[in-house]
Amino acid sequence: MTHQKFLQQAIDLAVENVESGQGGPYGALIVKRGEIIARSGNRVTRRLDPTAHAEIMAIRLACRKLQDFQLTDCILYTSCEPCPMCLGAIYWSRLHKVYFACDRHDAAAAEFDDSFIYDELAVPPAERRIAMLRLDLPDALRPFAAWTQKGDKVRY
Ligand SMILES: Nc1ccnc(=O)[nH]1
Repeated sequence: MTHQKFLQQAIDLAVENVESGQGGPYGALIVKRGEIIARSGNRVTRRLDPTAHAEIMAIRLACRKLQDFQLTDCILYTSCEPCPMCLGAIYWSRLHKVYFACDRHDAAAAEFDDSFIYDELAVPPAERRIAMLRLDLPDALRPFAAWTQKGDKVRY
């Protein structure tokens, strides 16, 4: 199947998601070597989970299916450009490529404004809309010291 056809399915999923009342107007699928291995619509309101974006749900389902914490060789098709949270998840999951249909500006026009979060990345943490305040505790580096010393760790 072509990239266009997979992406069309993500759009159809997003429309169905709205019509069935499952959540926001977003749909995503993950394809490995031409085979769809996961698909989901947005589930934020249904699951009472602000992280349940379509892309995150599809990544979770794909990882469970592959029994892996990485999605190397997988392609994500999403009805809309991923938000910064999903962008992070895309990098952490090592997806190979992403195709999207509409973009952050289209989302903003529909009152889903996540484009400002991109701008927040460049703002110093303490000056962000949600202040992120560093407290200088003596134990701050202990977790990394424990990790560095651990011999049998599973790296990711
Ligand atoms: N790109 C997205 C933005 C918001 N919600 C989603 O599920 N997906």
